Amino acid sequence: MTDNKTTHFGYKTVPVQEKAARVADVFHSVAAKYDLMNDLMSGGIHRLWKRFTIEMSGVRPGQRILDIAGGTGDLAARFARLVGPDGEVVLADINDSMLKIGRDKLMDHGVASNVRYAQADAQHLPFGDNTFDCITIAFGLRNVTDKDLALRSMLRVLKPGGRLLVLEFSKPTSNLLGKAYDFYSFNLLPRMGKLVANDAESYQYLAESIRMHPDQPTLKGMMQEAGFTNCEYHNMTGGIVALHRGFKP
Ligand SMILES: C[S@@+](CC[C@H](N)C(=O)[O-])C[C@H]1O[C@@H](n2cnc3c(N)ncnc32)[C@H](O)[C@@H]1O
Repeated sequence: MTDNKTTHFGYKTVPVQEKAARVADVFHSVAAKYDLMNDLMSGGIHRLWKRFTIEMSGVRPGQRILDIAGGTGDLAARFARLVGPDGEVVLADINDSMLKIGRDKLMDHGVASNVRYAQADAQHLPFGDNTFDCITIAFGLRNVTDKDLALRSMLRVLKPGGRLLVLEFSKPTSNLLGKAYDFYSFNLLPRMGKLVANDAESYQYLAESIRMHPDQPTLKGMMQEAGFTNCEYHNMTGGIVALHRGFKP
């Protein structure tokens, strides 16, 4: 946040109370084409980023998992299989359009009995203290208005010893890759969005919001500040994406 009254929405400065509605418009607009666009934009690599997230989660049968900003349910579906019938996965998202696509997809894939759905804001999680063994937020934190508040809320609902995994776009580690990635993001991505989803603006927001998101060391510092311990991050695809992990003491 830039000060008490304004924040950023991509490169725009907007009143704090407006950001959530603008983010909601983006995800209502892209929901139906979200999975297709993910595969097209990343050439399918987002599946590998998510697979690594699952590996780093250490999730075991019987555990309770919260996937916040879970959208169309890619991580929740994998967690549901890992925790088995004695475990539970909560797929939570602030946006009912995304949540509905996620619920339909999981049901189509035969994943149902151990998954619950919640329309929830990452900043004010409607769960009791010390509820979950693991929380994931994939490509979601970038969109949250007050990230520090969200991190504290996640810490509260994690069990002691539980872990948070934040999968998010981050800062490329090489200048050359950064330049190529900028060209792709600001020239090709909005055109792809226009062509496939008839929505260039949402994909322009995507590119801008990535640039406004805290880089790897800054996010690690925010997690430590919120109260997480043993915080670390792993760059993937040259830092285009990073997975941060921290534990509740
Ligand atoms: C880019 S999608 C990511 C979906 C999914 N996690 C994935 O990796 O494919 C971002 C999601 O964050 C959700 N979101 C944005 N702000 C949120 C908030 N404050 N609390 C919870 N979810 C939020 C959006 O509705 C959207 O579904």
